[in-house]
Amino acid sequence: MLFLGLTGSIATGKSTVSSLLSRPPYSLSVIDADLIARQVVKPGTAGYNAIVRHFGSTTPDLLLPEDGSKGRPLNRPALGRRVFGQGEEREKDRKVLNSIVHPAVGKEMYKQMVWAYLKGHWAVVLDIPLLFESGWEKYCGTILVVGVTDPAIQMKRLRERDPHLSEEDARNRVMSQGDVREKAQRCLKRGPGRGVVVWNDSDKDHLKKEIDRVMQEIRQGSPRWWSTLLWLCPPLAALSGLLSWYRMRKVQLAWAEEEKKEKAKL
Ligand SMILES: CC(C)(COP(=O)(O)OP(=O)(O)OC[C@H]1O[C@@H](n2cnc3c(N)ncnc32)[C@H](O)[C@@H]1O)[C@@H](O)C(=O)NCCC(=O)NCCS
Ligand SMILES: Nc1ncnc2c1ncn2[C@@H]1O[C@H](COP(=O)(O)OP(=O)(O)OP(=O)(O)O)[C@@H](O)[C@H]1O
Repeated sequence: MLFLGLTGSIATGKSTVSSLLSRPPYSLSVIDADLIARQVVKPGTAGYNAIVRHFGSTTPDLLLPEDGSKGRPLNRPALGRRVFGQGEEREKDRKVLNSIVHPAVGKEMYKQMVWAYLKGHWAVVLDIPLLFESGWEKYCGTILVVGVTDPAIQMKRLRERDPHLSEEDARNRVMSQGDVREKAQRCLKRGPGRGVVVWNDSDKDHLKKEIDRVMQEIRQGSPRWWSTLLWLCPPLAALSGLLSWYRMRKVQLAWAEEEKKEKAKL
């Protein structure tokens, strides 16, 4: 089974692409890290308790009024204002929040990946906004980056979709993520069929055509008969997974090395 990583930057179109992939002719299952990240911080969970413990005393509007669930839900825009943006304090807070949420998300994702394999899918989409930042890239046989080259289009779409965000909130969110052009470069370093990039500056029809194009390329590199064989023979699946992991880890390490050299030059 192919783990198809889907990433990009905020409001570049990941959810739009994952919805295209989940419908015919692809009908792929999608494991959505954002959705899981919401589930693992619901009132009553260990994640929720840790967030309230750390951020509660310094964020007066952290909790919303009671809504009949196990406790007062998190006020996500308020928490977002604490962690998105630049500056030492925000970066520190973001790290703390990530260290609470990411391990819980990872655990749930592993479970869902095993389940998808058992169900015999030829591929499963791992929709992970912070795919490169979290190091999950090595688990993906192929990565699809969806990007927007013009930051003004990105901001416009973000503000139209989330009208509750002020211009500053929106800008802070965009700046909290790595440059999508760098993610695209990093993706292409994986080689043909293992890293594909779709630019989504134009309309949704164009996006659909681009998805059809890259899916053809991905299907050629990972045909259905191969997934069936892996499903029928779990030791072969484990071996193939390990090999892919090893190859992609090498690409990841080479990128980190290059980045270190670039920084040293400055
Ligand atoms: C700060 C929170 C509460 C804000 O919630 P809100 O509902 O307003 O935004 P939402 O979760 O829909 O995120 C919107 C987008 O922001 C980006 N984003 C989310 N978390 C982060 C982060 N830690 N760093 C950079 N970008 C992020 C993603 O592109 C995401 O799709 C929330 O984003 C959060 O809990 N983030 C930490 C967990 C995380 O990293 N999630 C991303 C997938 S694992
Ligand atoms: N090609 C397009 N033309 C016009 N609008 C688009 C296009 N692609 C996406 N959108 C719109 O832009 C907004 C952001 O897209 P989407 O929610 O898919 O991004 P995302 O990358 O999943 O965002 P996030 O990182 O916040 O989860 C949505 O309202 C979506 O309908």
